[in-house]
Amino acid sequence: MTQTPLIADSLPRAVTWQDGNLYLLDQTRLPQETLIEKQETVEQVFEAIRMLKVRGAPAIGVAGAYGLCVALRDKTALPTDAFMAELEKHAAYLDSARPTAVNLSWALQRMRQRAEAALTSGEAETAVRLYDILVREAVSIHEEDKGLCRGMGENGAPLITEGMGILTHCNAGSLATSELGTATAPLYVAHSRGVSFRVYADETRPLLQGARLTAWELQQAGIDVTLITDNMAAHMMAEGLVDMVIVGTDRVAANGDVANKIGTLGVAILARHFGIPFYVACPSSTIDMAMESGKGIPIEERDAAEVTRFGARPTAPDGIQVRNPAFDVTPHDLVTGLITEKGIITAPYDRTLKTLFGGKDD
Ligand SMILES: CSC[C@H]1O[C@H](OP(=O)(O)O)[C@H](O)[C@@H]1O
Repeated sequence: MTQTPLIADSLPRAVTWQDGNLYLLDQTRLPQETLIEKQETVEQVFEAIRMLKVRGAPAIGVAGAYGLCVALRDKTALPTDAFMAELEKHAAYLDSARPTAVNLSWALQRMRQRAEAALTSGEAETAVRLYDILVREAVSIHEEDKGLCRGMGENGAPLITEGMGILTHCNAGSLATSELGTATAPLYVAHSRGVSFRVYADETRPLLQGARLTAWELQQAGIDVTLITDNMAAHMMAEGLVDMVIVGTDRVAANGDVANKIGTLGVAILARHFGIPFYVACPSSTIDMAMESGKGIPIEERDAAEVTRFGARPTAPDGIQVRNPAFDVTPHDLVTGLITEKGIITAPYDRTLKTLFGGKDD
């Protein structure tokens, strides 16, 4: 049953598959410019993921799945074993674009497994048939994400009561997913039900996903959003303006530790200090039961220029040493609850996650 999207149709979607072609919204140009680029090659898709033209764990998983289709669409004349070798090569290539969000690896592994199952079962005996099956699988991953987002929205919306102040960090919105977002899904659902609340959006240095994307998305939706710099979060909490924090995540470990945009750990510590609930919205596609704890989650280190420049303008001395980890890990004991499509999960996370999402050997 198709449901009316709860976000403005005017809000462009991050990823579109149309008539056998992949189109990606270039999020590096937002909010000033809405540029949608047709992806002609798998290298173009790789670069789009690497440069955060498409970003956000679910969105890069969906883009990776379609990117594999872009890579294979002119390989359908090959024998199936050669086609599968091409699939493996390009899946490994796309998977190397960014390491932290598990969704990219998850989506590519799902595509591999679907092709292997089709070959083993005799469902596909040619590369042409394999390609058609892969496109259908990528479309399924995309469409399923819409349902996951809506599920998080329905489960998270009751947490949002009249007059609340909610802090967000980075962008875990429509632009990071297929439609409603993860952390923004409860916001959109509560707003559609007439609940009035305030959002404080952390700008989120160095790439300003909060300022450029979350503030823009929520403003377009008519939600009361106020932009703050990252170093204002503590003051807003001290002033009693923040009643809840909702963030997204790029990978949840089996014990409930969460990797998310750099700065999230600081927000979680502040929330604990001020006695403010700290929720993480995460779809099942972001839960990595093979990852025992946050200690093993790979943290992407990005280019120094993202820190030493503001656009084209240098903002630091030439040659200065820089660190630029794009994510950090918040320990599960700082997490009030995980908002999933299956419900809100609270501690002890390890047992509940295993019950709901299976163990690493399942
Ligand atoms: C719904 S996943 C959103 C998640 O991804 C963002 O990272 P990036 O912008 O680098 O892709 C950020 O960690 C968000 O919480």
